Amino acid sequence: MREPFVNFLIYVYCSTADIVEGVLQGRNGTVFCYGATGAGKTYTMLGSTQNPGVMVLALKDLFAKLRQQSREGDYVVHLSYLEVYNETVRDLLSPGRPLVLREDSKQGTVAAGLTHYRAYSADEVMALLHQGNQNRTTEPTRANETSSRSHAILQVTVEYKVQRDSHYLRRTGKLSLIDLAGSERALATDQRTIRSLEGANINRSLLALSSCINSLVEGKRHIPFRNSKLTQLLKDSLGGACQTAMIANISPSNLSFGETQNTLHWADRAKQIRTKITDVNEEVQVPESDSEQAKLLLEVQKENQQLRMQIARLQQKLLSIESSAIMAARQSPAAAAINTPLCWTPASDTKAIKHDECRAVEESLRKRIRVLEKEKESACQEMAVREEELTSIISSLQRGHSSQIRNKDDFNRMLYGLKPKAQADEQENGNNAFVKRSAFERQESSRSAHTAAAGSARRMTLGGPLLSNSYLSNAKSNQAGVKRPAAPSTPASTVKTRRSRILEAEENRQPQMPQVQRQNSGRNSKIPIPPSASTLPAPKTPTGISKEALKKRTFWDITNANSPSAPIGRCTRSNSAATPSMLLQPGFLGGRRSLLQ
Ligand SMILES: Nc1ncnc2c1ncn2[C@@H]1O[C@H](COP(=O)(O)OP(=O)(O)OP(=O)(O)O)[C@@H](O)[C@H]1O
Repeated sequence: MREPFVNFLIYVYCSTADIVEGVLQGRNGTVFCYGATGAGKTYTMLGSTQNPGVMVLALKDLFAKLRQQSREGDYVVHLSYLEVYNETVRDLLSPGRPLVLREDSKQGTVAAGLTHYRAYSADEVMALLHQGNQNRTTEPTRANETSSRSHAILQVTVEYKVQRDSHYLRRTGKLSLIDLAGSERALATDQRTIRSLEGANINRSLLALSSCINSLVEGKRHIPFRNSKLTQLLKDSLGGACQTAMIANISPSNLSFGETQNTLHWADRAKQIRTKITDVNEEVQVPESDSEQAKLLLEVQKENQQLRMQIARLQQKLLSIESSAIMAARQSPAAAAINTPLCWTPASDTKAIKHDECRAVEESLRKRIRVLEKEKESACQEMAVREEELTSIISSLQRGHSSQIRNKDDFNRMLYGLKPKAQADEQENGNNAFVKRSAFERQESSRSAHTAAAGSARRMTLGGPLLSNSYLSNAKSNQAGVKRPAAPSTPASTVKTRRSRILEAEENRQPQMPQVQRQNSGRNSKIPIPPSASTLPAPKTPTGISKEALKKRTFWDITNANSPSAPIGRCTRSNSAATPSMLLQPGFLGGRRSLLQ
């Protein structure tokens, strides 16, 4: 493959530069390449003479920064280079017997007996790296002529002194640069025994790495680091207090489609791993002379006091936040939902407090928004249902109202001896005259039957004089089974206006009022005969209402409860229940009941 003119590995190194900076701050960092065989992992890590790889660039950068930051070049860099081949750990800088992995409480997993070389410059490191690569196991396969058959781990430990105020700090950081062996299919490499065994071991260790990534992403308590030597060595890098970058190498060939997909899948999974970075590896450097030690002690005590004051201030601030949260909770339940988590925020760390506060507020706001949206939806649905119900009620009321008005109108017309409006209209139009007359007769006969059955008092109070003698006699004859001749039709031009008829009725009614009062006493009495003026007993009614007051009554007073003649003119509820009255006339009661009540 031809090498590119521009070293693209410089861009790849950008992912590692931050980790190198972290190592100088006293943290641990890991960079590893993952991908199929022949995808360019070793090239990415080592590069070539013209195009140095990530390992070379990182070490150069590290030394350059160390020189800048450390005091008077007081730094120590140790280097170790090992490989994991067929599940055995081997030292690449001083090859020999396989190494045993041990757990150390301070350093984590360490390979017992591994050589740590001290390096003073980047060039020296390059030389050691080249030496180690010479010892690394590589074999030609069908996929790659210089295929790495092992996982190579370069560990650089940095210790240096930095000055803070008047005292010195010793910082320690560890950088691990790992070139993994490529995942491979048996057919893609070789069928030979040793190569297939190597391939099986490589795949097994990579599978163990995948299951560790899975467990870390899923947040399981047990992470199977012990399943392979590789995962044992990467324990700190994957799950510990460490900054880790994974470089996914993929081949542009379409033959490597499956491997490319697999690599991208694991890279995506590894991206989701979240580790907790603890405090940096930093210690105070104790001076040798007594006076300097005393000075350092005073400074440390002063710093302690300042830190205590800072803690007290933070606790006070936390208390005020809690009290305001409680106040807000008392004022509104929504605010309570938002502020309650603040009450339980631990006071240990300022940053953690702020972060937790923000998260709690955001979470509670989201919850509140969801609840409000649900409430809004249900309220809208209820409103829609209620609107439908009200619309149907309004339409039914409108229908009832119009029919009542029509009935009332018809009744008024009949009181004046006119035909119902519908019939009159039809007659005017000259359509179906016979049918209309029959209907009128039927209505009139039923009405006269009711009238005859009603008490005389009621008849009179409901405007006895308004009912003409002929109308009443017709009613009587109808009750006896005698058919009354059809009422003559009135031409529209000769129909009197309502006002003039009311006035006429009033004039006719006035002299008969005393007679009306006398007739009130009896029930089912016959139709009253109008008395002469001389036979009138007294100008006052039995109920004590003056004649003048009665004179003022019009037809419309029969429905007016506030009229002075209401006790006489109104049909009381008890009466109406006992006796059929004018109020029971068709089309009357329905329209008047509500008014009378
Ligand atoms: N970006 C590149 N530019 C030029 N040559 C490259 C590049 N990447 C890879 N190569 C060449 O491709 C070949 C295979 O690359 P390399 O050995 O790095 O693959 P690998 O992923 O490490 O394979 P394995 O897992 O088998 O060790 C090498 O000869 C290498 O020089």
